Amino acid sequence: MGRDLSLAHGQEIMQSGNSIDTAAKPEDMLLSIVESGIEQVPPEFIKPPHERVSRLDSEGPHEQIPVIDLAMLDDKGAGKRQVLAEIVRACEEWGCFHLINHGVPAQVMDAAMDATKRFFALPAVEREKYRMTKIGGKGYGQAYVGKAKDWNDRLFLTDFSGEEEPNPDRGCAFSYDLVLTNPPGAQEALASYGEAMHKLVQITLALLSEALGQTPEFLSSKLPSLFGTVLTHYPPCPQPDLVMGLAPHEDGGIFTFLQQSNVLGLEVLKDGRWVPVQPVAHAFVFMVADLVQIVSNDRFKSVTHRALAGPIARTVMANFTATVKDAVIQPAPELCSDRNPPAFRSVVYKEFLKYLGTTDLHVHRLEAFRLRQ
Ligand SMILES: O=C(O)CCC(=O)C(=O)O
Ligand SMILES: [Fe+2]
Repeated sequence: MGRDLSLAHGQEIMQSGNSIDTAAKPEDMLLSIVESGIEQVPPEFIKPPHERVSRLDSEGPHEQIPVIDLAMLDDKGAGKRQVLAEIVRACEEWGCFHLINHGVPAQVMDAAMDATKRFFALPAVEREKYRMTKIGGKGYGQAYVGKAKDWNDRLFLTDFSGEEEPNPDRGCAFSYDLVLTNPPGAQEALASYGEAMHKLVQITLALLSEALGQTPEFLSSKLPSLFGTVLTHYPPCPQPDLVMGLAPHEDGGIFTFLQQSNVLGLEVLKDGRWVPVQPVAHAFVFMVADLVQIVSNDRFKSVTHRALAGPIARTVMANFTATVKDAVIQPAPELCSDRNPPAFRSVVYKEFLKYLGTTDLHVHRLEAFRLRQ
């Protein structure tokens, strides 16, 4: 690659482990290929055998990821202590959990998901009007991992190019930069969703801080938050065993909230085994990302995850929280001691993103920053 990576490109790479080909022709977009009526997967999507997964691998009884219920927070005493203890356990053991009663209204979630599905159901010529024109920019594009393409198309609602300065009036650079005039009502639905998600992000930053035994402002004072949303559509695949919806990776930001349609596909790695995440209506899948693993001094784990393709279309709204390019990322001194020395070296976020964007690795990329004792 070798090109200079801006925050946004790096951020996209960091978020999903992918880069974007802005030069793809309309007929190259996966949805257009699928809509042309294929019975076989085109060669550019076929993964080498060692990167393929059979759905059968994931069959059988599985533990489910933990569920955390924010309704318990109403009780400021025992209820809150229990929520914090559950967050600690989930973030240490899994790096992820389902969050329920999180305050984002069900109808807001449904309207946003409906808008997302309606976008991907637009005629190709309408989708093309939103084509991404620069790396890391907003718009309609494809994700790539390694040599073979992943089986998805994506719509970036947020500009991750780093060329736009955070706008404090909109709350830590929260902005949906893409203006969707089609499908009708999508813009309004996604704007309401973004506002509600932004509130949830602030609540979560405070809860994670307290779960780490610190003040509610702890994480936001170390890492100014930037929030953005990417819509991902995995079209039905005629040969799912040959492809990957989204190759294994960890997200490179602070944390991620996923809202998924009611179709299996997301899997998380736990103790060396892939665990399918059964969709839970109106829950978010919360995932710890790399920066929390570093700041927590290796206590909370950035979860490795992947998405399988399947015979049924699947749609996911990924809400990423990252930070500003000049933020210094390091284990918090408050969380280090002589007996628990810093596990990672300090790095400026833009340098971290540059590394994520240039390494061939997609998993365990944090290891490059680990200090060996
Ligand atoms: O499809 C999913 O559930 C995972 C999406 C994801 O991991 C990402 O966009 O970074
Ligand atoms: Fe991800």
